[in-house]
Amino acid sequence: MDSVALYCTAALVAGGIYWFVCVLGPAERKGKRALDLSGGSISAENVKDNYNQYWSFFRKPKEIETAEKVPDFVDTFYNLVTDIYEWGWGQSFHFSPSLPGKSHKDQTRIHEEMAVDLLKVKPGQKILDAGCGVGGPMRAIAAHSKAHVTGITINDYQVKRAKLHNKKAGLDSLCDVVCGNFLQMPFDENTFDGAYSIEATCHAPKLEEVYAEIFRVIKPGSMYVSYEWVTTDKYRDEDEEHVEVIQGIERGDALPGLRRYSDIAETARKVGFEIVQEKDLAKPPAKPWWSRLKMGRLAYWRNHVVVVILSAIGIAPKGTVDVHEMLFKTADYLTRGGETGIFTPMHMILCRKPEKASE
Ligand SMILES: C=C(CC[C@@H](C)[C@H]1CC[C@H]2C3=CC[C@H]4[C@H](C)[C@@H](O)CC[C@]4(C)[C@H]3CC[C@]12C)C(C)C
Ligand SMILES: C[S@@+](CC[C@H](N)C(=O)[O-])C[C@H]1O[C@@H](n2cnc3c(N)ncnc32)[C@H](O)[C@@H]1O
Repeated sequence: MDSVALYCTAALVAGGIYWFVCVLGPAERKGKRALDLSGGSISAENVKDNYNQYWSFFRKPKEIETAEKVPDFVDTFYNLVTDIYEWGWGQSFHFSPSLPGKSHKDQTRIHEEMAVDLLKVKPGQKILDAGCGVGGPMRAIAAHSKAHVTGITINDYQVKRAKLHNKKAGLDSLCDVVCGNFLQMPFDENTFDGAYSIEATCHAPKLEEVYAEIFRVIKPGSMYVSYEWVTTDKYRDEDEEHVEVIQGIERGDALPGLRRYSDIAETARKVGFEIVQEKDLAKPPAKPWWSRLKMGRLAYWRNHVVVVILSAIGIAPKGTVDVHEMLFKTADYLTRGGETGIFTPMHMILCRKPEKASE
């Protein structure tokens, strides 16, 4: 090969790698770039160890003995996955029913706006987002309702990301983010005019504790809406496939045991709420929420190759490949959960804190 051919081949290979990583890399247009993948607040050299610790804690979620340790491991989980989620999914870390003819972005926004519409809050009122992630829902909700949203997340890396996004979106005057545990919130009682949680309270070892905290911090007469991850009436404990799918979802999503759909209203009542409405938003005529996961399969393979290359050349932390592989498998379990109908990530419950405390 003469030097011109060699030069052209090298240029082509370099261009190909650049295109693969930098052009194809960002799966979501406004998400993170593959080149920026990190372990959140965990330093690069500790990512692999933290992944191993997470994996040994959550491998058998039903056998988790010390509930007190769950929030710490959930925090580790979000250090490991936050950048990958943003890169491959966007700034809203939840599912939405498919809406024919609408983009993923619009489907996501509509699902978020529905939550705040149910709360019936007025512009300027204060609402709480319990488990806010990097704030995708918070920004859509603040822009739509003009209410002031305070988000809380256990993960300080997400707080940094959310604040950055709020500023970039020009919504930092309507959106606040604090780092804390939603099982013991740093807010006075009767602070908020409403509250919502989107696919977040499933991380609480005891649902009663987080519902009681939300009940405490919202004003009498105000509403709380939650989109819950639950097993449906189709789930059977004695069916091996059902058990395998649900365990797969739990261990790949840092869940200390999924709850049954019937536990949700019971728990809300127990802490003092009145139930206004309860509905599985995934039920027909809603179109499958898991179709976005299925459609993405080709992109996941490409992402896998990108992550392997970036880890090998030392740009992404070692351990990123393991985390990505775990998510890859989780996507499959979630799809199976949706297709069999044994699992839903959008069991909606709308509750009211009574005007007067019951005797
Ligand atoms: C509510 C929770 C998170 C729900 C979803 C936002 C995430 C659940 C599974 C995630 C993903 C799976 C596959 C990844 C893929 C392999 C990668 O290349 C790009 C990112 C994924 C698509 C990733 C994105 C976020 C999820 C869909 C839980 C944790 C309670
Ligand atoms: C799947 S994400 C959903 C984020 C956001 N609601 C959204 O839809 O984009 C779950 C969120 O719950 C938060 N979370 C989990 N356990 C928590 C806890 N004990 N205290 C506070 N936040 C918690 C996580 O940090 C994460 O931000």
